[in-house]
Amino acid sequence: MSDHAIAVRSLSKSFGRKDVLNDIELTVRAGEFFSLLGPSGCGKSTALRIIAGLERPDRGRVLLGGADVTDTPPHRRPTNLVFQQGALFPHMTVFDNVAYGLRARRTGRAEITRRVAEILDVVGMSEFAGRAPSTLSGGQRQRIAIARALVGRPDVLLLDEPLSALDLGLQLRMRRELRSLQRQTGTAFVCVTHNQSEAMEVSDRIAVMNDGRVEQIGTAEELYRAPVSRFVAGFIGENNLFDTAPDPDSPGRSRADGLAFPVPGGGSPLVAVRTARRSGARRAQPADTRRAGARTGQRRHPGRR
Ligand SMILES: Nc1ncnc2c1ncn2[C@@H]1O[C@H](COP(=O)(O)OP(=O)(O)OP(=O)(O)O)[C@@H](O)[C@H]1O
Repeated sequence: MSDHAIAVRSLSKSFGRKDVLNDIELTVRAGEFFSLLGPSGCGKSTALRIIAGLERPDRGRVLLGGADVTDTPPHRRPTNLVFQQGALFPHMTVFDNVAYGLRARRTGRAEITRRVAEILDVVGMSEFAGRAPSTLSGGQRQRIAIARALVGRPDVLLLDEPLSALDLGLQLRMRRELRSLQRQTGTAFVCVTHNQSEAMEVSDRIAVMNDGRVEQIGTAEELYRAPVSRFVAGFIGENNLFDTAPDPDSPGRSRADGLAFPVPGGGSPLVAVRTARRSGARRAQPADTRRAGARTGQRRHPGRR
């Protein structure tokens, strides 16, 4: 396998007259936790579905592990997909739900027993093997859906809003579990979410999407400290955005210099003042594109590998 689990090149897609994806470029590294983050309708799920092979792009290519799979059907791709409410077969036990894909591939019985037991252990659900899905909580069902998707050892696991149907307390717990599961298995995870704090907590890197385009790709730290556009500055972190006027007495500086720093993108200089602490951040910081740009790569988001 190449260093890249996924490479998406010049991907475009329209539904009718609506351009849903516009010339998308993405590279997901092997073993990386990568999130597609953006507001509702920006095209995240469509991008994920194209990577899975459930949707065909109008233009562009999808490469998985270096191989061009643009014309490959979903079941022949080294990917698996988990939905918001990963529907389990209600009439099957947890064990049979997880074993389903292996049986379909005619894996031997002993091998199935070993691999299902192994993955149930990884998701902390070993003692539930004989239970029916209807007897499980939402979080437990989602863990089984993830186990079912991972048992076939895909190179890439695609997750579409996997936690958004869970209550907030469970979401917070499952974030940590998802992250630790990803590290344990070494599988590349690509997770679609509209939840900024979720993406920032679990991801190695995040692509911020807006209206069918990728606005910026970076670590949580890079997006937070060095947003490249007004949209990213507004979407990441709690901000007050101020338009400023250039300082007539100091060419090249804004009147707000000293208070905070301009963010590029759109007309007059823009100042982003963080209004809340981000977990792990020692204190609220102004967004500073120029200075932070020099730092990115040296400092990593707290909690990252
Ligand atoms: N099969 C389809 N036919 C027509 N329009 C579609 C289809 N699938 C998606 N769209 C439209 O494409 C746009 C992007 O949808 P998509 O589901 O990719 O967005 P999203 O960012 O995942 O949003 P959400 O978080 O609300 O799911 C939306 O305007 C949606 O209505």
